[in-house]
Amino acid sequence: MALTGVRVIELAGLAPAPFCGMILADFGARVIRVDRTKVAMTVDTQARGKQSVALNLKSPKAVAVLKRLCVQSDVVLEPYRKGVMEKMGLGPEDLLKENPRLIYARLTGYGQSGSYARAAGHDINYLAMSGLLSMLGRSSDKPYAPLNLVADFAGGGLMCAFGIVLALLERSRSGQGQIIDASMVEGAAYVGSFMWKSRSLGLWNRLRGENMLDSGAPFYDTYRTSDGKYVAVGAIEPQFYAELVRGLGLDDADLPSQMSVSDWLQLRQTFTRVFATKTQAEWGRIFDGTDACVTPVLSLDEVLSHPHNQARGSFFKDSQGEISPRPAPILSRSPAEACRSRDPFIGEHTRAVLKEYGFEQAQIEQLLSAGIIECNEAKARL
Ligand SMILES: C[C@H](CCC[C@@H](C)[C@H]1CC[C@H]2[C@@H]3[C@H](O)C[C@@H]4C[C@H](O)CC[C@]4(C)[C@H]3C[C@H](O)[C@]12C)C(=O)SCCNC(=O)CCNC(=O)[C@H](O)C(C)(C)COP(=O)(O)OP(=O)(O)OC[C@H]1O[C@@H](n2cnc3c(N)ncnc32)[C@H](O)[C@@H]1OP(=O)(O)O
Repeated sequence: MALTGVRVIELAGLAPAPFCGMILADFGARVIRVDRTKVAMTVDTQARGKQSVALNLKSPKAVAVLKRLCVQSDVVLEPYRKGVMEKMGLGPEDLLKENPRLIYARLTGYGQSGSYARAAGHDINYLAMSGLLSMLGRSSDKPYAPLNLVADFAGGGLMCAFGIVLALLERSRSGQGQIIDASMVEGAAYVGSFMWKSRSLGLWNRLRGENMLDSGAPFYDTYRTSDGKYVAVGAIEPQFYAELVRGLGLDDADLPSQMSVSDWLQLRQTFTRVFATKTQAEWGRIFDGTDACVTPVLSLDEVLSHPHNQARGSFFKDSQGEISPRPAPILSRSPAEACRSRDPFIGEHTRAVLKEYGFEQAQIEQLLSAGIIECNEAKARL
């Protein structure tokens, strides 16, 4: 796999850093997640393919253990508020001094500088600060965040993984590590570059929810079908729009022009009425194989059995029977291989990892009996 041989220490976080670590693991990196001790269960649902080491970082001895793990690794991924790592003596300057090849990725909401750098926040705050949230929502309604997809995952976890891969690539030439300051505000905004760059096209001139791509246009929206399901319509170009109208059994001559914004309300009413006359599957039989850009709105459970997804193996079931998306994109020679076994228990790999990183058996036992580390291999064997 593309990242085979890359060793990553991931400090346990909430959502974006775990996703970043999972991407790296899917593409072959060895990802060791550092968990707290004395926690009943992890909140990391993106732990696929990772190992878990449990350390009580309130103890200086545990900090020393973590330092040893970090300086012998390729990447450190930390999701804490600015200053937390420095307070432990594990800031980038300290670690890069000992391992100049280290890539030190800092994944935060607001970045490492600026007046918000130390403030708490979540996806919705970062999205708001990126400018994008102001554009998301229905006409005459308040802004709505599209789950926590944009800042946490696209602008945060994915963008940070991209930064790590870039830094690894650069290191292969320079031999030097570096620090990555991944701000979710900036990552989200960057993902949304199109919104700024396309303003000159007039795409966003109208109020929120009244533009072509934000649910303002009747040919770019979802419609309810007679069985209570939905279809998505994205028939923008005139030739595709013509296929939509044909599939709906309408006559173009009876309809207002596609791009007549003042008629969009009337056109939407017509589409709503017609889509409500057939089931989602019936519309599928009409539109599949055409260029009308009409697709079913599938639920998370339905994706697995859709013939297109099935043909490509886009989703899979792991050993616990959970459906997951296959890692993307597909590399022809060295594709990702998502681990299918269960997620690690907290501390399941503490002993094995410490041994591998050069700790003696006696040292490990001392740390264990002092409550500085936690080992849970036994739980894994139950
Ligand atoms: C919208 C999303 C978040 C969604 C996540 C939800 C899915 C989950 C959020 C809460 C979960 C529920 C909850 O935990 C209660 C239940 C628990 C149960 O086990 C399961 C069910 C629950 C209901 C559970 C269910 C779900 O999992 C949840 C609902 C996001 O937007 S995520 C993005 C958040 N933002 C960032 O990541 C940006 C960067 N980070 C930060 O700004 C801050 O970290 C943050 C997130 C604001 C948190 O601040 P906090 O003050 O808590 O921490 P920090 O200042 O960063 O400092 C970390 C301290 O922790 C110490 N520490 C770290 N590791 C260890 C260790 N191994 N041992 C000991 N101590 C450790 C570290 O030293 C710091 O200590 P100090 O404060 O003393 O310096």
